[in-house]
Amino acid sequence: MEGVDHLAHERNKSEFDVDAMKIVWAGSPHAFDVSDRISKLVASDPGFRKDNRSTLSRKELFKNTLRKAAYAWKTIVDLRLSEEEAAKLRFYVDEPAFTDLHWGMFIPAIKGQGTEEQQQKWLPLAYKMQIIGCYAQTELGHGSNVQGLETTATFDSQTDEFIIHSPTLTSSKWWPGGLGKVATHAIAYARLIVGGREHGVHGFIVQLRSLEDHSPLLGITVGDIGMKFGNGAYNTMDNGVLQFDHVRIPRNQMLMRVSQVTCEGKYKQSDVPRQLVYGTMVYVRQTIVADASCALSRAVCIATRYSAVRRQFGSQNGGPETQVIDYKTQQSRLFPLLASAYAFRFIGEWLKWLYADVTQRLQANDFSTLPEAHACTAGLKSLTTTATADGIEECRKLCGGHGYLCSSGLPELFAVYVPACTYEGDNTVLLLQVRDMSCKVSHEDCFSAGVQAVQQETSRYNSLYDSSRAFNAMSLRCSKSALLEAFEARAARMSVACAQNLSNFDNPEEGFAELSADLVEAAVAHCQLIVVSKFIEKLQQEIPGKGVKQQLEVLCNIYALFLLHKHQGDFLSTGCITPKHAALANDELRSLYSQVRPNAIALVDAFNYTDHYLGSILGCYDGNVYPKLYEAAWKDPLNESVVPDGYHLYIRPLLKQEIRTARL
Ligand SMILES: CCCCCCCC/C=C\CCCCCCCCCCCCCCCC(=O)SCCNC(=O)CCNC(=O)[C@H](O)C(C)(C)COP(=O)(O)OP(=O)(O)OC[C@H]1O[C@@H](n2cnc3c(N)ncnc32)[C@H](O)[C@@H]1OP(=O)(O)O
Ligand SMILES: Cc1cc2nc3c(=O)[nH]c(=O)nc-3n(C[C@H](O)[C@H](O)[C@H](O)COP(=O)(O)OP(=O)(O)OC[C@H]3O[C@@H](n4cnc5c(N)ncnc54)[C@H](O)[C@@H]3O)c2cc1C
Repeated sequence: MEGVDHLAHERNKSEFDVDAMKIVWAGSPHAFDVSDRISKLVASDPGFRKDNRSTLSRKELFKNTLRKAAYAWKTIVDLRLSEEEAAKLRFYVDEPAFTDLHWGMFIPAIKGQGTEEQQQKWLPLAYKMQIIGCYAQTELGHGSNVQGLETTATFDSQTDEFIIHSPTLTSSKWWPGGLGKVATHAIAYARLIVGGREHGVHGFIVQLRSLEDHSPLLGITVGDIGMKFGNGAYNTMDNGVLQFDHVRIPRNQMLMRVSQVTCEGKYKQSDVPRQLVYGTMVYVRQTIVADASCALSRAVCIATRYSAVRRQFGSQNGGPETQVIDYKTQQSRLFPLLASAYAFRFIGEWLKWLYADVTQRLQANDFSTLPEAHACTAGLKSLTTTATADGIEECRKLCGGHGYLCSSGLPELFAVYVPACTYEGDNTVLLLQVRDMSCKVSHEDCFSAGVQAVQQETSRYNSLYDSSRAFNAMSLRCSKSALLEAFEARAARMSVACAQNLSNFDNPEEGFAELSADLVEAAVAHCQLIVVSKFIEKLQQEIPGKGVKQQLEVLCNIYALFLLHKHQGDFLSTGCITPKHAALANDELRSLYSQVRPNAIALVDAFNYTDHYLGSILGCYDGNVYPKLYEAAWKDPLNESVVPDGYHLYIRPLLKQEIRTARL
């Protein structure tokens, strides 16, 4: 029935102020207002239609993305949208495009690594989109190992130019988004060679295509790398391949904030740490953490609404069957994901703050917090994207067969999201960067400080262990500090074990390599501790709105106890909890699921997603799933004719036993 809210009875059950929760989710009343306004603007504009993506050919899809990007830009200019509004517009348009790399990496790279002069020259052009940039770092042969890149930038003091060259096949740039068909410029990373000496990898602004007719410039070979995973999905992006054949660029197109090359051919390193060359990656990793909650919440919203609509089994005396959301198994799979979506929201907020803080310090030439910011963003990017990708797939399964239909929105969401586990740093490689933090709980290098540090860590661990032994059912239920201590003790214990094992190796690098699987597990434990602790910190703030804080308390407990349950091997083997505690935690989880159940629909309504953004029949706001699924099926291009194309060539000859004479 059109216009009827099939989920109204669910919404009536909720025990908290949903509008107040919407503001908590958005971050502030202002952020909510912007988000709400722009989401409605996009949803109501046919120019941003996206329901046909999975049936378009790659060429049609890509051309449509170009149109949308131009249309989005026109909208931004015509409506004089602020930067915040434009970013929201991009978010709700919900289509990866070259513009992401232009705004998300090209511009930040110039801002972070360019000198004042370079910024003044290039940024105005980029802001007006008079040039379009991409971030060309990865090569066919090397992605994770940035120091292994092969492209060279050789200084020619005669002409005051760099010669950018791809010496091998494996040095071809491979993957950069926007490079394939659109970008006019790239920040290309190459090994700097001055006077025959190598100085490591640096960034260079290189023009790729003519600003008149878009043809590649002399010495540039460029194209798209081909179709990627899933229909629609990330295929709206032109990930590209690029080879340089002795391409000359002026000397002032090397990004020179970190180090400089003079016209006499002198290489100068400033006080700025060379890791700032990696600064754009830190920025983007931080945005990826913030985005994880969006992707996960979207999948959870779809699965929760559909689980309340879907009924299977349990009919008594002809009454309605059971809503699948009432099955404890469904709850135990779905509600931890709901809790994770909220947890990731708050960790994203915190990381944004951390990044803003580090940026401010960098501007004042204080580089002290850079290693911590790097380790945090790397670890949390890995943790949140892995959990989100797995969570989206779990939501698909939670929707049974219909979850496999493109019209559920989940296949495309998974396909578009899953590369987040790889891009901007493979998740395992990034977890290994947390080693500094996880191996030095009190921020001292266990390895270099040797046995003494291990002893300190052990004593810290022992005190955490003692407090975690004080656990009982009540403390698990009521005390966030008991939970936090359990997580601290587990992370500390795993780090100490790594540090102790590492100290048995004469060669640290050999030790790290041998123990890398343990280090990764310790890093995960450490990152989970950060997420739990920041969720708890959030709850210590004043949170207005009837029942809002109570709901968040429940979700926080679910997040922490679910992890404790899932990783109980770690908690038990490190002695942080006893088997009895583990059983109590499990009992408590069941009780928490019952508390979430009446509020589940309201908790996903608080995300305030439009049906356009969700792009899912199963997740539609009114829950009127079946008529919409039925209608959508008939709109599939395959149903345009009753008898399919190909009948006369391939089906009829089979049926008529004429296959041997058929012209196949
Ligand atoms: C159609 C619609 C259109 C709408 C349009 C609307 C208009 C739009 C308007 C507004 C829109 C706004 C939109 C914005 C959208 C933004 C979204 C952005 C999305 C982007 C999508 C992502 C695309 C993906 C891009 C990429 O993948 S780029 C490539 C990334 N590559 C990697 O991540 C490589 C991974 N490897 C590494 O990072 C490193 O090499 C390493 C593995 C970390 C280091 O390895 P290693 O330690 O071996 O080597 P060294 O290099 O020698 O390092 C030594 C020491 O340095 C430390 N280190 C390393 N990294 C860092 C760092 N980053 N910071 C600080 N320190 C670092 C390292 O730990 C070592 O330390 P030590 O103490 O051990 O010595
Ligand atoms: C959709 C998409 C968009 C992208 N966009 C861009 C872009 O705009 N610009 C750009 O420059 N790049 C881009 N990339 C490239 C991306 O950043 C790299 O693919 C990524 O950093 C991973 O590197 P890799 O491909 O070399 O993986 P590899 O390092 O080859 O990883 C392969 C396997 O080896 C393992 N491994 C590697 N090293 C280690 C180690 N030291 N210890 C343990 N295990 C290890 C990994 O865990 C993984 O399982 C994009 C990639 C994708 C998929």
